Amino acid sequence: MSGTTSGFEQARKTAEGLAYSSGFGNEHASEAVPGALPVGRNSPQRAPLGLYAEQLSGTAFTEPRAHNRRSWLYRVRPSAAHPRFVRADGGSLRGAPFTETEPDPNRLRWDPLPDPAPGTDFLDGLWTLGGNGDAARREGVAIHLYAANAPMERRVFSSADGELLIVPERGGLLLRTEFGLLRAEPGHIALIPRGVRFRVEPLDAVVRGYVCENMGRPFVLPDLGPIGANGLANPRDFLAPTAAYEDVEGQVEVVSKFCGGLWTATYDHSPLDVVAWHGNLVPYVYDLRRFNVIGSISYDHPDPSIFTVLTSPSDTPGLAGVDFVVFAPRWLVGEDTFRPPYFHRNVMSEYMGLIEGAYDAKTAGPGGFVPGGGSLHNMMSAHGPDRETFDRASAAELVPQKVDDGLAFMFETRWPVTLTAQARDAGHLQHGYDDVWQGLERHFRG
Ligand SMILES: O=C(O)Cc1cc(O)ccc1O
Ligand SMILES: [Fe+2]
Repeated sequence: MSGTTSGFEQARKTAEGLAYSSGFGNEHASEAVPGALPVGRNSPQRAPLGLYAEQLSGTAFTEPRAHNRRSWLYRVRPSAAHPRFVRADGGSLRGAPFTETEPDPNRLRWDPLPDPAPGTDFLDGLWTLGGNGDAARREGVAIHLYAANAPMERRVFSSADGELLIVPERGGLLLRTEFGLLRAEPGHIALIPRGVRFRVEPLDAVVRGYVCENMGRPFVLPDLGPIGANGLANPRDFLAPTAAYEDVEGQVEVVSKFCGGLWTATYDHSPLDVVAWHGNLVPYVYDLRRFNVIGSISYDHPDPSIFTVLTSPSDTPGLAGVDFVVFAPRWLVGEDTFRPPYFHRNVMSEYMGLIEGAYDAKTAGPGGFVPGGGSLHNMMSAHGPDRETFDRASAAELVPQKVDDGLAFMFETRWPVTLTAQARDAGHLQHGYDDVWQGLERHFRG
């Protein structure tokens, strides 16, 4: 698409061979038309090629340089040129604060979302499970799932409430953003910063996955401490788009999520009209299979913080608003060790999803923890290996073992997750989840 205009009719083949710019938190620069980026300044008296210069700030102007995120966009029309937004029905999408239900200490698990009705696009297909915090205070998370089978046609979406971490579980997505195109397949994650407009085209007949809407501070890579200068998610594996724009006149519906509600305005052009940009506030994709898994090579099962891909820090050092954690293929070699996740009660609240295969603490199969499903273990709720896993792992011969039959993840958040009414009453909520811990017999020989 570089160097040319493009319309909505752009063929899917544009998704192949996308050009990316690599790195995390660094400065990127990209122009779809040579000469579109001003040299030596951000806002010249007249921006090149008759473009409008516009800054997008993801952090306060004055935040420390190490945390500061902003980009400069050079666009056909300034974002300010738009009509009035009016309130729209959010469908199955909900926002914080979550007040529809009473916080529930029970351990809960869901099967995948039912198949979407024909003609469901990504935005219509968003279904909120629950969350915490308050969008107006810029803190907390909302946990959504999506199931879609149609492209977003002549409409774009953005969330002013938070950045959107998209975790595809089934089918690929082509994300057309203000910064250019990203492709995300199952096993990848995609991140759309707060306020960035985008639309989604499914690359398969049905697409499905999870979304963590992080209303707190933008996700960063965790510090590595004694691990050293490398490891976990390496910065160079994060890929930002290169500039690509739509020079499209005609009606486009622009939907914005603001303080939990959806608002819509009909523009007379596509706002995905950024011809060049530079900065460190960017959408990106990351292949979770690139994660460098670090673990114990002696004994004991380390806490899963060792699997943190991205963390959204809070004001308290070491306490995340939300962590995104991946359970990627790895070797287990611990001696005299119960190798699966241990029994525990956690002050943090854990929502888990499964991208493929099985998870080593849970029995796979129908009615279990299945791809596209999810579990919620809220603050202090007791959980851990199910009975079958406990029996198996307690008796296993402790030879080196490769755990490579699945890809699971966790959104681990500082506050309990309050469900939406639709998640509490869902037909795909499993009943009898507690039973997986029944029959854990006493073995005490005191
Ligand atoms: O509950 C879970 O399965 C997630 C988890 C995994 C692990 O390895 C240790 C603790 C933990 O909460
Ligand atoms: Fe846990």
